[in-house]
Amino acid sequence: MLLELEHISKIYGDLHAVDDLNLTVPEGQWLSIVGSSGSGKTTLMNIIGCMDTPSKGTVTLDGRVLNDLNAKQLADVRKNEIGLVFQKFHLVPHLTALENVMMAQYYHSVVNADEAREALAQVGLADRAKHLPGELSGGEQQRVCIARALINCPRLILADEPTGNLDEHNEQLVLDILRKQHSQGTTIIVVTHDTAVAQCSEREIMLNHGVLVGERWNDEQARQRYEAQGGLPASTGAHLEGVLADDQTIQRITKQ
Ligand SMILES: Nc1ncnc2c1ncn2[C@@H]1O[C@H](COP(=O)(O)OP(=O)(O)OP(=O)(O)O)[C@@H](O)[C@H]1O
Repeated sequence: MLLELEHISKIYGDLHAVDDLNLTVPEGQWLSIVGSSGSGKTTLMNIIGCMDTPSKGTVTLDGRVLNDLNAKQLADVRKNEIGLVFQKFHLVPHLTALENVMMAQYYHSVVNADEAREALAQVGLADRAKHLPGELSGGEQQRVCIARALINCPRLILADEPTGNLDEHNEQLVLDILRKQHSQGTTIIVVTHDTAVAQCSEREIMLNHGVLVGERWNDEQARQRYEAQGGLPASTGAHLEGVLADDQTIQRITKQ
């Protein structure tokens, strides 16, 4: 498995933002994390993306236990293995689209304007390379953000509400880019409120108040591949009022 979460919790005082979650994700899977506002999606994404550490539990990425790594090593994992796409684009306002993409290369000490131009072309923005973020539409800024995430050929793309600010046309453009990456074998994990976006993924897990409350497969073949690899359903040791959160319950929720 590319990613293994074992009994992950993130606790703030009395609040369990993520509560005792077990989840495995094989290389090449497209997973969505869904749930209402405050259900713990971003917290979980930040833990997977080495931007936060769990209060309890173990995260293993490509065989490396992240809990054992220091801040520099975690930054290296983030830089080398992960492409991050945010709803709030986090582009540097005084740099052009091309320079923003090259920033990601800069952290790898290999800056190549042709590759950055190619990444922009991949997201349909070859003719916007010299524009500043303020001169681009929201959809275009999001695509620059995706080009920046793709430039170092990450094994894992983590996208937090990647279509959250976009109209339907731009949402489709972004989903097409994700589909293409997925078809090339990249693992994708998307946090989304949007059912249509979640349905594009092979598998969905649902959180409620930090607790796993369901899992659904949208692609039966992907499910069979996962199970043939020994993949288990996501599970939790935590309980949410009204939900008996054992594997059987999750299976039952999944079938509803
Ligand atoms: N640094 C923090 N300190 C205290 N509580 C936090 C912190 N970060 C998140 N939380 C709380 O943890 C819970 C989960 O937050 P999180 O941002 O993961 O939810 P979410 O599902 O991503 O929500 P949204 O869809 O609104 O972005 C929320 O109740 C939030 O207030």
